Amino acid sequence: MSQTIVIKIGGHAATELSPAFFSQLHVWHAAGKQILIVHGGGPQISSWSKKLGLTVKKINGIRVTDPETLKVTQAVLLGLVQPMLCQKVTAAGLSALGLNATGQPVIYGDYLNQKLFGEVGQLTKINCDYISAVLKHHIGIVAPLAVDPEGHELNVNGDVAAAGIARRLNADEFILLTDVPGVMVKDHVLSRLSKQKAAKMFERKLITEGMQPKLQAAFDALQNGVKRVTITNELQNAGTKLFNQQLVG
Ligand SMILES: Nc1ncnc2c1ncn2[C@@H]1O[C@H](COP(=O)(O)OP(=O)(O)O)[C@@H](O)[C@H]1O
Ligand SMILES: CC(=O)N[C@@H](CCC(=O)OP(=O)(O)O)C(=O)O
Repeated sequence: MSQTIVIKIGGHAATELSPAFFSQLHVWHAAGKQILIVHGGGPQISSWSKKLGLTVKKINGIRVTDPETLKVTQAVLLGLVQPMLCQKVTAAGLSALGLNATGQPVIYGDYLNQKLFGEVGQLTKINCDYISAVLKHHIGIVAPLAVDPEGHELNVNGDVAAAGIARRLNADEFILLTDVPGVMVKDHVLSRLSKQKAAKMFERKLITEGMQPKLQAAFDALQNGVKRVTITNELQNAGTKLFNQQLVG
């Protein structure tokens, strides 16, 4: 069976993809690997919300999403970020397909905590058959929007969506491309990080903002069968590799 690689591309990283990124996609594609990109767009959503006079508020890295902010989120993810990524992948000579602008739902979800976060979803199921069919012929490009049982779209944190998809696809590799070279302590990038060490860093407030849901989601994927999980800013950089700590004795 061919290997599956899931790449989460943050909104900032999406605007700064290097030639080396596309070369690596070609290498994987030539080796018969299936590639799924899940993109964010947080900085773009914040910027457009501000332009439209909406309040930008996040709690522990999760956007508080009122109905107006949800509309901005949908417009930005499906009208700006996803087409930009599809265009870049296509321009690099690979076949890209944006999955949730039209057609079949890709991510199913329900409310995370409507009172606290508003129109924010948590993932309940993904459309594995559809994604698998697409990945046989294309690089799939997915936005983190979930459809609830009533057919409403909900805003899902991009890292949470990507990790949920990676684990349900039994991905061999899950790479989170972001705007920092890995998990950092002061100016130092940690080359490896266990969940236990991350928990200590959370307690000491060394992990804040968007790195909180990112690490929680990334460890969730690792503990649920994804073989390799890396947080980095460039595919060719080592970044931070997550590992399950072995209990000794
Ligand atoms: N210990 C840490 N190491 C690295 N980044 C951290 C850390 N703690 C908080 N962060 C913040 O997390 C951000 C990355 O998360 P986020 O902004 O959500 O990225 P993305 O849009 O790529 O998902 C960094 O830009 C940084 O400001
Ligand atoms: C609920 C929630 O927080 N959704 C995120 C979805 C986009 C995202 O995650 O973008 P990045 O990967 O660039 O941070 C948001 O509205 O910002």
